[in-house]
Amino acid sequence: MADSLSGGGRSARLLAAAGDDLAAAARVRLLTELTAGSVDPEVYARYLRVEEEFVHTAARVLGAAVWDAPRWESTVGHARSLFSLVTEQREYFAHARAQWPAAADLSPAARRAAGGLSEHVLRAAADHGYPAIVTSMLAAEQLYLTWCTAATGRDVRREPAVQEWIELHARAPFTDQVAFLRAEVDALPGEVSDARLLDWFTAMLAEECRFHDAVFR
Ligand SMILES: Cc1ncc(C[n+]2csc(CCO)c2C)c(N)n1
Repeated sequence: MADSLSGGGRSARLLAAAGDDLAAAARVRLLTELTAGSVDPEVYARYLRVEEEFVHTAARVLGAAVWDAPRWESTVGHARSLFSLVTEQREYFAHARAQWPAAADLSPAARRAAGGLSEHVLRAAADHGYPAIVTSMLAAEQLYLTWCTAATGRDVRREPAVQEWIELHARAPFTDQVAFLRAEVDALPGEVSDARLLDWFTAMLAEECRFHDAVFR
């Protein structure tokens, strides 16, 4: 943990190498509009729908991380993250959908494009196991930490549901979850090369961009 905070480990090298991809993924239209408080209600309704499906995928992937966990501490960390998905995050969707003024009307093309993110991470988990799981999930979580932390620093009026979603990803327990994932990446065995980590990380970010663009289709 100290290493991940001081920035000297593998995850720090990975984040530095992927810095441009991370910045680009945080600048896509949906995240820019959520940050600016200007998102169309129908677009956010579609996002809520596909996002809730992705969070279910993330819960399944964390189940796989528990299965593959190399240490007790790894099991505990993933179980904590999984707990927050099935409690705090699941409740967010139930509440946000109930109060949101627009209906989610998803075209087949939008569904297909958004579904690619889940397909990608489930495939990576099945094919490459624990190292790909923690690296892919770090890409996904670091993206949300980055854009949501930047967004909370801006004095903008947003719909309460949007504001709440942003705040959820700029404070604990989410911030602890990201620090835990960084420590797991730091502890990966040396035979998994930095180049592979960068491939998994940037491939996940590319799918994140397609996912966030899907709600405009
Ligand atoms: C599209 C999309 N990408 C990343 C996140 C960030 N995130 C928050 S909780 C969680 C699962 C636990 O690792 C992840 C990946 C998200 N919510 N939706």
